[in-house]
Order: sequence, then C-alpha cells, then structure tokens
Amino acid sequence: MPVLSVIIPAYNEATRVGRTIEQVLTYLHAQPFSSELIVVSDGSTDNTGQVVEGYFAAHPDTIATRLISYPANRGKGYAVRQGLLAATGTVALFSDADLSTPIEELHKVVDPILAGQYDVVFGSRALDRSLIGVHQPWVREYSGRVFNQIMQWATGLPYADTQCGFKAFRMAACRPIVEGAVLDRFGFDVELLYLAHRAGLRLLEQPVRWNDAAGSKVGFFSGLDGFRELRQLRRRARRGHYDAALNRTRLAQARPVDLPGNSSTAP
Ligand SMILES: Nc1nc2c(ncn2[C@@H]2O[C@H](COP(=O)(O)OP(=O)(O)O[C@H]3O[C@H](CO)[C@@H](O)[C@H](O)[C@@H]3O)[C@@H](O)[C@H]2O)c(=O)[nH]1
Repeated sequence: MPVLSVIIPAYNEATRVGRTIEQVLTYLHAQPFSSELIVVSDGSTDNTGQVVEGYFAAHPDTIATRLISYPANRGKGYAVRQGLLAATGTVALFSDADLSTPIEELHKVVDPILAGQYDVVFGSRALDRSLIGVHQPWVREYSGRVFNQIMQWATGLPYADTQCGFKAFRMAACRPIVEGAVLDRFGFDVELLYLAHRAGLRLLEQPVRWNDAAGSKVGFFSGLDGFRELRQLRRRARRGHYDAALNRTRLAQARPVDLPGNSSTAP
C-alpha cells in the first residue's frame, strides 16, 4: 500500500498533461515514501487518454500509475471522487493538470497529515503567506472572492479559499465523506470541506504557491454551477441528506490511525 496517492483530474488536457506526468513522477521518485499516480479523464474530446497512456507506458517506474476514464463528461468533482475512491494510499492528494500549484508544494499539505496532526490539509491562495506568481484574470479573481464570501455565508465555513485544486486527505478518516458527497461540478471542493468540518475532522488551510496557467475550463456557465451547487449543498444539509455520511465519518475516526509507524488511536 503506497503512502501517497496523487490524483490528477484531466479534461481536454492533451497538450499539457504529459509534461505534468513527467514532472510529478520525477518529483515523487525523489521522495522517501512510496506513491502512486492516478489520472482521471472523462469525456475529453481531444486525445487526453491516449497521451496519458503513452506517457505511462514510456515511463516504467516503481511508482504505480493508473488511468481512470469513462466516456461521459461528469465534471471535475465527480472525476476527483473517482480518483479518491480508487486511491490506495494512506494520504490522497488531488492536483490540477496545469500544476498551478507546483508539485513541490506537496509537503506543505501532506506532511501535517503524515505527522498525525490533521485529516484534511488544503492549499490556499488567499492567506498572508500565499505566494501568487501569476494572478488569475481580474474577473476570475474578483468572482472567486465573491464566491468565497457567499460560500462562508451559506456554509458557515471560515476558510479564505476553498477552490484551490490542491487538497490532501487522510483516507481512513475521509473515505465516508467522499462516498457521501454528490456535487459533480466546481462546488465539490466546498462540499468535501463542509462534510469534513461537520464531522469534526481536523482541517488546515495552508498557504501555497500558485501560478495561473492559460486555458482554464471554467467559463461563465460553469462558474454559475458553483453557485447552484452551493444552494444544493445547503438544501441537502437542511434535509439531513448528509447525516449518514457524517455518522460513518465519526465512526471511522474512532478506529486506529492508519499512518506509517503509528499504532495509536485517533483523538
Ligand atoms: N476529469 C475532469 N477534469 C476536469 C473537468 N473540469 C476540469 N477538470 C480539471 O480540473 C483542473 C482545473 O481545471 P482548470 O480548467 O485548469 O481550472 P482553472 O480555472 O485553471 O482552475 C481554478 O479554478 C477551478 C474552479 O474553481 C478549480 O477547480 C481549480 O483548482 C483552480 O482553482 C484541470 O486539471 C482540469 O483538467 C472535468 O469535467 N473532468
């Protein structure tokens, strides 16, 4: 069982996913722990899947690699959940295919989990120590801030940036949350954090580096999906639709902590 699973959701990423795979494999290779790399490509209209398979075949490695693909495009949230559920690592990290948060930032989100201090650690672009090299276009940055304000009001979560695609999970604690989450589009980050927070898991928002890359898939309408999904989340929470997943998560916390070299019990 690897210590770390890295998951990359990839939709129409044929032009850049290959370089990303190379960078990630090279970096993981140099780490002191075992790891696997999973790419999830769904409904891409370019040849993302073939490119990924080509790179995996050309780089036989001690790091296990896997491509998950299915024909219909179901959204980033659905794709990330498929990756998380297929992950066999103690910790699972998802990262964008354009490496907007460089893979070298991995330790900032993985180490606090491996140290047994947190269950979910997620990258943030909006804290004092976040390092933004290339900013998003101002319209995106501004609408992101508005989204975050509304997200805080709608969910009560205190976080400054829920949308950075660089999040790590201790899977023994978080699996029931991933199984109980349903938001398929860009609201899924909020849903995962909301469920983790409600279940009493230990969360850390961690400042990371970020360089915006051209070629975002987030257009006006997919941006609106995020707001629609916030409403859906509130409605589901009010109706108790998350209660079973929350209870399963609380039970999972009572089990032994599944970290390398640790046989104690979770607090
Ligand atoms: N498999 C799959 N992957 C997807 C899909 N939609 C997007 N992705 C993948 O999700 C990642 C982020 O998508 P981008 O198109 O690069 O988004 P961005 O605007 O550059 O990213 C920022 O905003 C997003 C929305 O809030 C964030 O999800 C992302 O992490 C980042 O903050 C990329 O790896 C992209 O291929 C999808 O439907 N299916």
